[in-house]
Amino acid sequence: MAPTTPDGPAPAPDGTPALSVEELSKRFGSGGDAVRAVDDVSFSVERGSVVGLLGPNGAGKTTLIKSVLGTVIPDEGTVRVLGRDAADGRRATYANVDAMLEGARNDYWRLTVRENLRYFATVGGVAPDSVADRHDRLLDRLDLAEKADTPVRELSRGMKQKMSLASVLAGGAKLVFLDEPTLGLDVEGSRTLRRELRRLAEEDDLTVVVSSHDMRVIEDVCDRVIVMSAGAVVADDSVERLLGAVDDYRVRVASEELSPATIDDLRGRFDVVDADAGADPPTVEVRTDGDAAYDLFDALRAADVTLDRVDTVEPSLEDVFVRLTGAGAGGTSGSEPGDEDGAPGTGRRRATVVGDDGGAR
Ligand SMILES: Nc1ncnc2c1ncn2[C@@H]1O[C@H](COP(=O)(O)OP(=O)(O)OP(=O)(O)O)[C@@H](O)[C@H]1O
Repeated sequence: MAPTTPDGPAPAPDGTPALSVEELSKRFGSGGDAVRAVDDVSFSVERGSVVGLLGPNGAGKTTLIKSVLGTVIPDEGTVRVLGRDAADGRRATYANVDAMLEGARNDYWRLTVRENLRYFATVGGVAPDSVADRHDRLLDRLDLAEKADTPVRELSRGMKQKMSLASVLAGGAKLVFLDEPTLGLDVEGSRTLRRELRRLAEEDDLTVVVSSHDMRVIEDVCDRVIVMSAGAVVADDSVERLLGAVDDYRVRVASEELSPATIDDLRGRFDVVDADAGADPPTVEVRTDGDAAYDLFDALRAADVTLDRVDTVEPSLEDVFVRLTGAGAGGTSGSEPGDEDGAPGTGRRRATVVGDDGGAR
């Protein structure tokens, strides 16, 4: 048992992880029909960090989250929240944890925004007056201050979404799980929320575990990503290192002068992964490391092809995810066609290195 003080549990010593999961397993059903939803999972999450939890449908994410929240009782393993074994003191443990599942939370639509925050603070065991400043700050940061005295039912969908997040944070939980936090938000709303999540983690010592199929959310806000597949953790690393592990860089060139014969010739000499001689202008995409890219430019120059456009195509988190889990696009929604900062419909990241004038940059 954790030591207690007259005011309740002693604060966790510095360096204690916000969450520590050890050898956690949960099975549903029995015999041949049994499903190992979570299978011997271990990891810990540092305080003040934002961690992404990814996995295709059925990977075990929800079961894992619910095991931490205490709504699913694991078969084996331990969960510690701020050093406290969840099985030892459920009330004290769960005062520190809260969650928004499936992009929403049951806010009280007849109550105003501020009344909801006060209500959820009370439910979290906190006197609402003692956290009034925190509520003001949350409302400010999430652009809800003007709506503080508006009943929730009168808010737009995006604002209701932000309200859900504010109410999860209203009670002062130190560890929060957010499942699809940007669902229903427009581009600007999603950007605000991503920025504020990072700020809350950095300034308020909040630890966040985010589960989302939107890889931009994960890339933007997470220090680290845990990827689950079939109940097990298949990767646990920083976004940067996960991206670095996928050695799949490509160059895509476009030119009016790219004839079918030239494309055929390139196929014999390079790893051409995509070509469209009928496009306007025609394009060819080559898997390449740095040297092969120069060889490609030399070959095009020798064939008297002036480039209209060159894009480098870098692996995205979506590519990493697909490679690790074998999940197709059905497992994640990824970037939608026409996304502001993704390659159309592929989830890959493109950067233009030669503009329309054909000049090298
Ligand atoms: N109450 C339950 N009874 C029986 N099987 C269950 C139950 N809850 C989950 N499962 C099974 O456990 C496995 C993991 O499910 P879980 O909901 O944890 O996955 P997930 O990663 O959250 O998926 P999604 O992204 O679709 O929400 C699945 O095969 C699911 O069918």
